[in-house]
Amino acid sequence: MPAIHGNIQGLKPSQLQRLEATWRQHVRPDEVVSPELAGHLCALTQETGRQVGVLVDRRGDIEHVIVGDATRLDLPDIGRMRAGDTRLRGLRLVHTHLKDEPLTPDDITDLALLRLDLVCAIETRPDGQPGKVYLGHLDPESVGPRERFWKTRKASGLHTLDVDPVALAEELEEAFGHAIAGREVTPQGRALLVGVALEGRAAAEATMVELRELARTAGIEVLDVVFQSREQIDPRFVVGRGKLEELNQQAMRRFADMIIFDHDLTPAQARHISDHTSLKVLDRTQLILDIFAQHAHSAEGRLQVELAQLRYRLPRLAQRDEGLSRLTGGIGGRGPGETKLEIDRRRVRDRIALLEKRIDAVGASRQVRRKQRVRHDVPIISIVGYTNAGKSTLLNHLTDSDVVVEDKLFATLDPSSRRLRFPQDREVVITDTVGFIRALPRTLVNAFRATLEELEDADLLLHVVDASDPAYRLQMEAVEKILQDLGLQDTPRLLVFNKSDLLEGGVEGVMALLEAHASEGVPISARTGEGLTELLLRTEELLWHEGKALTASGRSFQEDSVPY
Ligand SMILES: Nc1nc2c(ncn2[C@@H]2O[C@H](COP(=O)(O)OP(=O)(O)OP(=O)(O)O)[C@@H](O)[C@H]2O)c(=O)[nH]1
Ligand SMILES: [Mg+2]
Repeated sequence: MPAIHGNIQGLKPSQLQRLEATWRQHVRPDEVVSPELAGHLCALTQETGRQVGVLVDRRGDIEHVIVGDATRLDLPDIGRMRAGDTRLRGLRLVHTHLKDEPLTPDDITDLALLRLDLVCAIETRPDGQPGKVYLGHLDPESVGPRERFWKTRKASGLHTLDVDPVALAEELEEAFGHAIAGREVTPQGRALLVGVALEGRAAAEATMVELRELARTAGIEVLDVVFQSREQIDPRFVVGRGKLEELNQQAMRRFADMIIFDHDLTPAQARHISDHTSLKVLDRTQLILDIFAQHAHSAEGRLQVELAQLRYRLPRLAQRDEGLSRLTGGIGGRGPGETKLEIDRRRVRDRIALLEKRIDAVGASRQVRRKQRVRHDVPIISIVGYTNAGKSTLLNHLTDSDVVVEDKLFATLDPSSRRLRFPQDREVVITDTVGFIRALPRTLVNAFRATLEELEDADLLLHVVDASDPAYRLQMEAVEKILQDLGLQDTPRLLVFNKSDLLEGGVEGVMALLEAHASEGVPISARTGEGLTELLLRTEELLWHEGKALTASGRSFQEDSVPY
């Protein structure tokens, strides 16, 4: 016989015995609760002053017996439902209330979170007999995010309650199946995005557009975007406790399997939030790391991403099992008393050390290649810019190559270098690199340091901006900031306003705008090729200014030097 769940402290032995007897009750499949069971639960409630409930399966067998306090029941952990599953739990909650009251917010939370077939609350009358009955079930027809997602029914007593719980549950499941069938299948899951508006809603919404793009790139379907305006981040849950509960319910109702925070979570926050929800909890950095992991193809790229992921995970690992000390002492020569957590942590650290060594080795051969290039005295142009700005498209167009171009963030992770020949037989090496993003995770910057170091050799940075993006100014600032962090503020650069074809007046329109604002920059369309001639002219001017190149590295190449 399974144990009674919940608050049994202080109960008399006779009361415990009668609670145990609950296991022997059975309910007909076509009734929500039998009169005997209702009478039994109400009598216990009358005597103990506590809510008493049972979880009943579709055959009518009792699976759990639960005791709460005067106002609520804490249900046992019955595990998570599989993501995207349109079924209900196959269990209904039948429990008592101490007085005549409708379903409480806690009842609704249980209904939604555990995806119960049904929640039933029975009034305990002052004489200890069952009184009014309140039912609630999920509503497959509710669609709007802020719409009520459950339906309730009320009966004056058990005898007037005319509900076949199994038939109802099957009907609901069919309706949920239809509701979800029309949707696109997303392999990586469905998410709710959560943002905290600290500096007003407009700013939060702008960054949320980007989070949405990141999610889309990662193959995640975004079900809804939720904001909370706050003065500051909640130290435990980022958003307020009530908001979290609301999110939780919404996630359940809409078959979401994760929430993604636009705010980076501390290890402790991540833990608190996942303790309070039944969902996978991600933050922006993790999402970016996942995308990098999906897009890393070269050996070096993979090493770098794994390193970044492990560095991100290490402090979280340390948080997770605090207080839990499972002894595994003595195995494989490890000292006795070492906890599983310590072993995990050490494994991760060992792996990190190994990855660092390997990356160093790859970095060394990269250095050799770099030196060779430098020795040849060919100017190097690096294309930098926000992710998805069109850097690879530009490289392809200029050099007739076929670097992968995609309408995804971080399509390029591995740098590619190509030769580019100017008129008068001048030649340069032009490189395309990983895109930047606002608040680029530090673990990634560090892991990609080797790749980014190549930028130090650049004699000219082409900073490509997606001029068609409403957030282009913020993106430019983010790129400038990262360039500064990399110590590249003194490298000559040229602003390139790309995707001009998407703007009114095309390249000429943008040119006029730039002139009107006395702003520097060359408008182009890397897609159509418009403006590229002008771009090459400006590039040439900058590199071979007065017959000599201006180089950040102090190198110089003569106008007539013969490359390679
Ligand atoms: N309309 C238009 N689309 C462009 C232009 N240049 C690039 N794109 C599109 O923008 C998207 C991103 O282009 P990419 O060249 O992959 O951008 P990227 O900067 O290399 O991006 P990451 O490598 O992901 O950081 C693709 O869908 C391109 O087709 C342009 O001039 N006009
Ligand atoms: Mg690219």
